[in-house]
Amino acid sequence: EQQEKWVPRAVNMEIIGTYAQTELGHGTFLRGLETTATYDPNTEEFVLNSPTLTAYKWWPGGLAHTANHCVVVAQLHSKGVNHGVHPFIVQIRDEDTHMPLPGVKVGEIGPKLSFSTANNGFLGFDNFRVPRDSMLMKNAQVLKDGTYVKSRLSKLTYGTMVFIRVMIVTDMAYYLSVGATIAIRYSAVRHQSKPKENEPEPQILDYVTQQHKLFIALASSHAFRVTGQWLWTTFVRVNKALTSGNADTLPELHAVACCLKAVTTRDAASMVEACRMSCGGHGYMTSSYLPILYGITTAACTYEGENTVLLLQTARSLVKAWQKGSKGKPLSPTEAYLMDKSPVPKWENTLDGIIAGFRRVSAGKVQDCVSKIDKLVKMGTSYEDAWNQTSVRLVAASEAHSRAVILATFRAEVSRAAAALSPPLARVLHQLVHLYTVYWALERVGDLLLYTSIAERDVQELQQQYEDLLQKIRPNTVGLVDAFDLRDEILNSTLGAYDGRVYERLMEEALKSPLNAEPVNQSFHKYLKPFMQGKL
Ligand SMILES: CCCCCCCCCC/C=C\CCCC(=O)SCCNC(=O)CCNC(=O)[C@H](O)C(C)(C)COP(=O)(O)OP(=O)(O)OC[C@H]1O[C@@H](n2cnc3c(N)ncnc32)[C@H](O)[C@@H]1OP(=O)(O)O
Ligand SMILES: Cc1cc2nc3c(=O)[nH]c(=O)nc-3n(C[C@H](O)[C@H](O)[C@H](O)COP(=O)(O)OP(=O)(O)OC[C@H]3O[C@@H](n4cnc5c(N)ncnc54)[C@H](O)[C@@H]3O)c2cc1C
Repeated sequence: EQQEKWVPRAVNMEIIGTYAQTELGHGTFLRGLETTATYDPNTEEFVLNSPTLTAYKWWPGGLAHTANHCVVVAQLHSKGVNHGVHPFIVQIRDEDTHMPLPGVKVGEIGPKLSFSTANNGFLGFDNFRVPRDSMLMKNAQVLKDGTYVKSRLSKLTYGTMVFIRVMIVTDMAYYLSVGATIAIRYSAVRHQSKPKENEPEPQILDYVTQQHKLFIALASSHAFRVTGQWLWTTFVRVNKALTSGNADTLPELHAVACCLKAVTTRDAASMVEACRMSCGGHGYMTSSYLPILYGITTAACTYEGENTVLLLQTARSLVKAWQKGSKGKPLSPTEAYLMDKSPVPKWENTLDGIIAGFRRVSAGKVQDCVSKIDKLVKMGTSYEDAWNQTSVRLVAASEAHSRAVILATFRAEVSRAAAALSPPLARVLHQLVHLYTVYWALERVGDLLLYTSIAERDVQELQQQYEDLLQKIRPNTVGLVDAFDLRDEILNSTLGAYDGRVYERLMEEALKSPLNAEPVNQSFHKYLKPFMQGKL
């Protein structure tokens, strides 16, 4: 019924909405949100209030001057009892005049690192009344007399966030494809230095260090696209089960969505930054689009769940799985490897060997965390303090788990798809899987030395494998980014345009600056000249 009322109006854009959950005082700790929605059975309304400055909603995208409705997450009070945070759909602006409604204070939060078009806003309520059916009642309900009907699973309120986290993984694949396209095309056009006096300046794409900076971004885009597809399929399956009242698989989805969102956003932000830096000064130009792209990707490390907090959520699940598995209980498919108690096998420098190695690292780290927590608790430390003192290791265990999931999914999905591909295309995709896997083995070689039987000669061989792969991938690099098929209008980059006219585009963009409208800018007459004449 509520969906019939709101969804059609949202689909045809009569309703422009946003998700107003975060407040000035709380973004992570949702149970600490201060906005209140108090039920008045006499009028069958909720009264929304922002009791403190820190209760003001702060950050919601589009809230400042665009949205006329929003989903407000507030502490639900009825019959004198606080039932915790619940979502409400609330009209905040007049649909004709767009004026804020009486009792609503709304506005712009000010300049940010990037995301300048997101119109993030603040929102406060002063005894603002909304009808009872403003409470989104799919999970919990408040009856006309104020009786609260509990949801069968309180965490279903958090479901929106799981959905967005799932989507963000695929978003990161896209952003990395943009960064890799810009930086690799520019690296094919840019010639610099003279390593061989009797030869012309080479393309910077031929410097192996440039390949090391860029090819991982290209491979990661494919790895995250494939993992994002797998995660979406998992989300659809879990959501279908939830619809029929079965929430058994939700905890696993929450855990894997948390760590994949955290790891893919962190990798995307750092690799887009590497793409920017690999383009030298021109990568620092706004017209290259790389600084804007960095601003967008780094924001994802914070929004929809701050990365550390999400990695700790996954760690919570891994520790619980370890404790469950140690009692012989079955584990979820993504965590089942934690109970592999077989002896550490002889190391193999193969994809399967490396994937197995990352699973050993994750299981080893989780076991170390459990042991440390148990030891601290036995010494009289509270569980909460023991958890906090172990939290650096817990985050590392989560990251290792996430990497094992990405490596295994990337390899399995490309192997499955390869049968339907032409041999040359299958070969190139396998090279990207190989590069991605060996790159991360070398990045985390310390962990592999701690938890597997990898030896020095294996590491030397992996380094050589990696450098050979850079050489093999080089001839196909421009073709691989062209295959993302990103139009110039989408790339929006002087460095990444398909025609490679970088220098002409840089100059064309520069000449558009208002500061170039006249040869002598007014600042000379207002400031420089008086200063030079000692008059300032
Ligand atoms: C249509 C296409 C869309 C594409 C979109 C792509 C993105 C586009 C760009 C968007 C740009 C900006 C959007 C950004 C929007 C936002 O940022 S919205 C705000 C996001 N905010 C958060 O994510 C808050 C993070 N905090 C939390 O989730 C919770 O506070 C936290 C889980 C950290 C702690 O909550 P507690 O209630 O204290 O929970 P715990 O005690 O830790 O755990 C209790 C149990 O509940 C389980 N749990 C927690 N969360 C979930 C969940 N989401 N789903 C399922 N289960 C959950 C947890 O595992 C515990 O279970 P256990 O007790 O261990 O069994
Ligand atoms: C571009 C952008 C768009 C956004 N859009 C929206 C939106 O549309 N709607 C919305 O509701 N919100 C939105 N947000 C807000 C976003 O969801 C929050 O900023 C995010 O959830 C983090 O919360 P916080 O800012 O309170 O950070 P905090 O939680 O205060 O984090 C600060 C530090 O504290 C640490 N920390 C916090 N809790 C713990 C813990 N338990 N253990 C260990 N460390 C901890 C964090 O790791 C971090 O290092 C947006 C934010 C950004 C940047």
